Amino acid sequence: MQNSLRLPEPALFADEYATQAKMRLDNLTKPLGSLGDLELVIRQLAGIQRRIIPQLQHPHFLVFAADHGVAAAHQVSRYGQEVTEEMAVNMAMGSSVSAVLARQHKIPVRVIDVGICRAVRHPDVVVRKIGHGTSDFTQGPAMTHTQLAQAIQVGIDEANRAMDAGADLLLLGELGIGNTTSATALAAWLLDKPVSALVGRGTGVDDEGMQRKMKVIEMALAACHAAEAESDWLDGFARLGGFELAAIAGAMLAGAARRVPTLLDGLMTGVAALWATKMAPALAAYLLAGHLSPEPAHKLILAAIGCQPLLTLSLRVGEGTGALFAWPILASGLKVMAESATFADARVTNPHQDASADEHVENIYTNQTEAPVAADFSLAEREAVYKVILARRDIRVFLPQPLDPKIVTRILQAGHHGPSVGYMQPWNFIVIEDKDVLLRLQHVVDKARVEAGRVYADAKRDYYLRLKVEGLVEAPLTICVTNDSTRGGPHVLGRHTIPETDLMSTACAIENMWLAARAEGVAMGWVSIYEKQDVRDVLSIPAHVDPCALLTLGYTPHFPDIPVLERVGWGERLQLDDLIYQNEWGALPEK
Ligand SMILES: Cc1cc2ncn([C@H]3O[C@H](COP(=O)(O)O)[C@@H](O)[C@H]3O)c2cc1C
Ligand SMILES: O=C(O)c1cccnc1
Repeated sequence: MQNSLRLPEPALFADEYATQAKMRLDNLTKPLGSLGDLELVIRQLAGIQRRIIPQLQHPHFLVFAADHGVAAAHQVSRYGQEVTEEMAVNMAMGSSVSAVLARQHKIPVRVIDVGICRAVRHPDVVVRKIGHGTSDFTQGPAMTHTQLAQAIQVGIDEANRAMDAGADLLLLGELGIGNTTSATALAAWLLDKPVSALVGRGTGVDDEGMQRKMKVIEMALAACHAAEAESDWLDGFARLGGFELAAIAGAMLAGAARRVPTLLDGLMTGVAALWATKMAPALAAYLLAGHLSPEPAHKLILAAIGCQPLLTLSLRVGEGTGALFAWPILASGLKVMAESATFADARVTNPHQDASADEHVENIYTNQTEAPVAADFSLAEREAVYKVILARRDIRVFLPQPLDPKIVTRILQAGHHGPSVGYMQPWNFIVIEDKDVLLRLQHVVDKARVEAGRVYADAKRDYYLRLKVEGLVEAPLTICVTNDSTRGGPHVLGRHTIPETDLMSTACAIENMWLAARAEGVAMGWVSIYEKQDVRDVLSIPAHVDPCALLTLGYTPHFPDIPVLERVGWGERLQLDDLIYQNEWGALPEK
């Protein structure tokens, strides 16, 4: 074995999370254990991901394709060897069974040529050929140890590439005319079972074909035996295996090293998994079985690696289709785990819960031993959130360039996704670009500004009047955000004692818009010096609707580091420490 190959080590499986996932499953509003095998899979994923409610959001589908010397030399398949290349092209064109399924579920597909005989005639197939098919394994080893290491490395590289792109589940598939012969030989060796108990029809060979398959497998196993390779996992695999099978094994090991599970397909992915668990027994915890193939060896393989198949549909396509058909079921199981109510949440009587404990339902999360991992946002993404919060400024100086309508739509979307009490969504957005309307709003603001100046003593008034508070005419766009307190009817959830929650909600929408604008490089100013009735008149807003903000938007020559009002000496940022009390009003924490 080439010493440059180092097999990835599966990460430690966290039993405590699997246990807590079971506690949650037992607390969901369903009969105990009634999600059947899905419960086992959910618990397994909890242990893999170290979270009580596991999530799989970015499955990636990797198909490894290669040819087999045995198929060229002995008719062990119903189809000719050229079909491997033709099917790789078909898959890359999105027309194979597997490609259709992947497209339906929006799963990215990557087809990798690890050793197809022919040159593949499609630019999207990734070419990482280890050879032009393996050698006929009845005549000697299918591949050299160097080739085995290279093929495994292709799988490792491709899995890492997928995970770098965010994959949280690997769906692995294969193409290779004759590969059920190689896979069955591997199964016979790894399971130490007679070939006759394992061999199947593959693509549909007739009885004579079955005899040929058995004969060539026996020949290969005999050669393996003669070389005393049985107990050497690497040598046995090099003698009996295939490039695509080795790559698949590498990919699942790489996944397990990064806590990413693999959803298996049929015979070929199964036998690759069985071999890989010989190399690294801890891998078994990262394997999920999509389906049970009618190939006789498959059932024994799944039993040996301890996987329950999700589907038993007698599928015998290969290509990864058994994993792809199983994916939506797996996704549904996780959805149920995440979103169905517990007995306590739904106030449904739980016969498994002590009635006296009713008032004080045990929090199943309390015995969690470590802080949950921040799974949803990368460090860079988290930093970006704080960056935009700190960089947001109220801007009053605008360039005349118009805003791209797509950006405006995104800013409005951000506003509309603001939190609102009782989900009342009391806001409307009046988007104003008409210069005449803007001019009239400018007059309204100007009038109020001079009016407001009167409350200040002489010196401060002068100061105040020199502050630029509006950019209505300069900015290419102004949005009047309104608040309708009647939205949601008279009984809004959570609003009984605090009637102004409508306005609070609208304010949250405005802040969302402000942050979105800043991230887009768009300046925003919140103008609030006006008589509301004047704005209602200009914009024909009904009396019960509150025009609570005028937002001017556009590009600016400069976003200042500190707020303008701080820079000009109008005010300064208070010390956060002075504002945080502990347990009661006025109590500062001890320094
Ligand atoms: C058109 C076609 C599409 C396929 N997709 C998967 N396989 C499956 O059948 C082959 C293995 O069966 P055997 O050992 O009998 O050759 C592999 O390519 C496997 O992926 C296909 C086979 C064919 C013919
Ligand atoms: O079990 C499988 O995955 C399988 C069986 C026959 C042909 N291709 C794949």
